[in-house]
Amino acid sequence: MTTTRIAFIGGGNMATSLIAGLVADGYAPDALQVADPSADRRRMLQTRYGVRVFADNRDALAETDTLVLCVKPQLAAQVCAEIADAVTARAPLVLSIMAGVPEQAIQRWLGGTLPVVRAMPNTPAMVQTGAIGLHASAEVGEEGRNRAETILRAVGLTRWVETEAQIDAVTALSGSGPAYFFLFMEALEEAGIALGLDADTARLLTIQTALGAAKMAVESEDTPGQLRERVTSPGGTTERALEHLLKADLHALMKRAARAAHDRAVDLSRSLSEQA
Ligand SMILES: NC(=O)C1=CN([C@@H]2O[C@H](COP(=O)(O)OP(=O)(O)OC[C@H]3O[C@@H](n4cnc5c(N)ncnc54)[C@H](O)[C@@H]3O)[C@@H](O)[C@H]2O)C=CC1
Ligand SMILES: O=C(O)[C@@H]1CCC=N1
Repeated sequence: MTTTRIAFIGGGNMATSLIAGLVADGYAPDALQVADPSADRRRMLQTRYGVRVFADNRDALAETDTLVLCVKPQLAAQVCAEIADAVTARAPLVLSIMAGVPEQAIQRWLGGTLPVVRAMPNTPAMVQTGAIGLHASAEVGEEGRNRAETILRAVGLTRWVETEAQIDAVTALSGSGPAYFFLFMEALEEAGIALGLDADTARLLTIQTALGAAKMAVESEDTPGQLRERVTSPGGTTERALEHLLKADLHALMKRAARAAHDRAVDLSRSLSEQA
């Protein structure tokens, strides 16, 4: 792997996942420069991964050609304005993982039409099993796309989308998606307890079932629908359970839920882009 210097602005959970993935993939730790105001965070990052750490965001930009924005969206305008001069001088590739912050707003705050890649990861990135949607602004060339993809691939599966608006759909699907599956697990676990299993057994069997189903879906050539049909013996137990879920119109419910997440992502993008 090439080792161009990468600057992370914000060294929280998501940045730490990326750093852990890159280091595990063989990226040289001293080519990773991380800025975070928290001394505890800096100490942890330096001790655990051997990366260079900085209290001042501008210092982390020294000699980098890739900038990864990993602060909370509400801080985006302030942080971009703070580093704008240093960024303009270096003209790096800007990779933003901030939810709901539009590419144009980032360019405006940084003071130039820099190449910006927007990524929407999800929390399984913390266990290197993320699902990550990517979109590149018009200024990003082939090399920039490859560089962004290499960084994100360290924490999961990457997929480019055609339009920036589709990032809102990715947010609703895979960005928020882990929560949908966790909720389903909570519900199944409770159902097991209601049927007389102890809490530990219900949780363990639920989680392993989710893992097994996901593994089958990943490894099989069949669609999830075909895999479901295979579990469902005619006249058997699964059929009885699925009748209830289908009668409650799970598909329509999921569409409404994802639409609500999507619309919220659009609203958040609008209000964030009006900042500063
Ligand atoms: N958690 C999730 O499911 C997803 C999160 N994201 C995005 O990832 C980004 C980071 O999220 P997390 O890592 O979960 O948050 P986090 O709260 O763990 O990390 C944010 C870090 O920024 C640091 N920070 C605060 N002020 C700063 C400043 N002025 N300059 C530099 N660093 C500063 C904090 O000390 C903290 O370590 C957010 O923009 C979020 O929208 C994107 C997709 C999914
Ligand atoms: O709930 C949220 O707003 C963020 C974006 C995707 C996952 N978490």
